[in-house]
Amino acid sequence: MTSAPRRPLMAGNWKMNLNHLEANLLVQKLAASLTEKQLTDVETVVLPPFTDLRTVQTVVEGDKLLIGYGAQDLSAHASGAYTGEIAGSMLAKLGCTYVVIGHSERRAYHDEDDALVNAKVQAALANALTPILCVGEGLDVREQGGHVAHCADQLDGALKGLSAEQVTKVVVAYEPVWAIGTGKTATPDDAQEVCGAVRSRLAETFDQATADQVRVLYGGSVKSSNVAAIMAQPDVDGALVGGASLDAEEFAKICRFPEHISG
Ligand SMILES: O=C[C@H](O)COP(=O)(O)O
Repeated sequence: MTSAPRRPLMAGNWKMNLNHLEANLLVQKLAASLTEKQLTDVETVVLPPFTDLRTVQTVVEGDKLLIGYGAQDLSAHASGAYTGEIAGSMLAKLGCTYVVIGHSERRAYHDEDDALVNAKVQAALANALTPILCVGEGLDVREQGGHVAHCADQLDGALKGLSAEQVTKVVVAYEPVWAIGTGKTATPDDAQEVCGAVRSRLAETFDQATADQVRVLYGGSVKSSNVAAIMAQPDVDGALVGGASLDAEEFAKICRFPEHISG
């Protein structure tokens, strides 16, 4: 039995940019730049800071926009005395459907390790949020040729204890740290090598049908000028876009990537 084709996903990670007023404008501009068909063909998602989420919910629900949204992190805990943390249930209540987990910036600046990433993946799934699980190697690992093994290890750690059925609900984003915000994009072959290896690892650990359902994104200096070549790779199902997602027209162009492919 062949599985259904994976729907492309373009997710804009705004990081710590844009206040709620700017968020409102960007989401409206983005929606106006894409047709209903484009938004149906390519799932389009924004990932604003926590403080923007209520505003994004209001505009998306009020105008019935075909744009999804989510958060950039969540707590591993369900509730309680965890000052500064945000629970998955709070995100779900705001209509979030996605949450980024294990971004390299959280791993590097907040010491998030695989065990914490795993706990956060479980917390997301417990609240019906789709984790966008980030894996990726630094330059030193890449230069030593250890990138595939490194990403496979991060994947194993993050998915520990999950059932195959739970794994089908996860999106994996391969983000080589050396390509994030540097303008230095991985080549389409580099992206395919690791995205393909992620899928193979999922097939080994779970089964091929599960691996075939999981969407694997590439992230790292994706722009409208390079998205088509990256999306042409068989195991790349979308992109996690940072800087370029802060400009509505540029992000819309990225979401319109099938047009660039068909010329
Ligand atoms: O989450 C997004 C990535 O970190 C990529 O960021 P970038 O597109 O600014 O390189």
